[in-house]
Amino acid sequence: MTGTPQKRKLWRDVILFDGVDTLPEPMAVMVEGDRIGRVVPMTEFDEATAAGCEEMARGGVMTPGLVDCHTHLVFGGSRADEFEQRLEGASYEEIARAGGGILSTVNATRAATEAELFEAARPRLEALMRDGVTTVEIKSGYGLTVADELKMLRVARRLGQELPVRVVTTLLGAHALPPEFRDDSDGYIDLVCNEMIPAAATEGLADAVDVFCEKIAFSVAQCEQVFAAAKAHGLSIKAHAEQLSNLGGSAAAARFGALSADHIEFLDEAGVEALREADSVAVLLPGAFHTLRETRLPPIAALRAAGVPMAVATDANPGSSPIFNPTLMLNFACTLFRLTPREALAGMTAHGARALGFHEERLGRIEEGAPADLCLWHVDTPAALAYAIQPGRLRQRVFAGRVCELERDEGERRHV
Ligand SMILES: N=CN[C@@H](CCC(=O)O)C(=O)O
Ligand SMILES: [Zn+2]
Repeated sequence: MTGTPQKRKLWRDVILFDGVDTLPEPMAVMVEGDRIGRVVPMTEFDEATAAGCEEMARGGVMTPGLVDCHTHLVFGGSRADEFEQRLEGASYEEIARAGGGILSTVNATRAATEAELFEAARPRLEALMRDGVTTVEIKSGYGLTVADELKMLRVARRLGQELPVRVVTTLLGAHALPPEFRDDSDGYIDLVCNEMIPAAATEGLADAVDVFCEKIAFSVAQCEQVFAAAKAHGLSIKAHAEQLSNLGGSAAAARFGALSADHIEFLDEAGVEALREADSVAVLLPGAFHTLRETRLPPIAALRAAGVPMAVATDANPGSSPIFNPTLMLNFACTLFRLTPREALAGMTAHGARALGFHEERLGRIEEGAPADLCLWHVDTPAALAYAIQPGRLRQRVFAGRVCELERDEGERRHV
């Protein structure tokens, strides 16, 4: 962002969801530079403090900018054919075992140039931004060679440099076993630990490291090796775990102080307790649950009872969740997982930010001193964002204190 001095900005009479709850009375919000300045009830609002402020809007519902803490936005090709195979009865697991699924996206991603991947990912990210996203996590995981994983991460970094959105990058080298290592799973994990993680860390391309801990991917012991390497290089830890079975990947990740365990449909009591002890976030991905027509629900009541923060994300990817609408995920989190609208919204603001390690910065909150990432919506109450499934409700998107033009869909762009 370039540095013309910014006037203080003012929103008045807004109904505020502050990242945790909806406040009981209309509020005034002031922004100074890239931070939230003051947040006061209108009953205490003093016109003198508004002097010199630029008034941005009156009325409406304001939330923190949405945080989509789990996506796979950078990829080549499409998996529409696989969608049809699943409709004809093949399961996600069967398709993966037959060399399709993630590996089919690996082939297309390896064949694509960095520029092609950037051009393909950009409209996907713009779709998220048009629906309120100001922070997004983007994983690699469709390259599975050192060069191709770094290529994906460079594309993710460039998206964050060229678009007004905060991008957090995650190296997901341990996503699937590449064909050239078919009989040498441990050999591939050695490559991830000894070459991929060091290279991504040295080049500053990854903020975190993720794994897919599952029977069709990697064992708990292999994931622990990856966590140890990530830790040794100062990178945060995340895990795709307990999606299709209960291997104990979440508890293993928690033992390494993971920021989050994601999917977790098969998480048991011991896993819930491990996440609680480690202060890790449970990331719920209702888009994948819906697309794969899963039947096993994540243990919402146990997570709630234990006080484990629950985040909600799109998991936007070409296979298990080709979904680029964060507010639709608010609805799915309520209708499919029985979260309250308040919990769903906190899941895509304060808790989503915590799952990316931004808790201390108070990202995803609207309070004095927090980053000024905000959304103003065309709805009557914050809960209505989860209630209705309707595009085009975003009125203003504020990123780092600046009101951004809402990126328009140009129609000509290729979509998934
Ligand atoms: N579960 C593993 N990884 C992705 C799926 C990626 C894909 O199917 O391409 C997920 O989060 O759902
Ligand atoms: Zn994922």
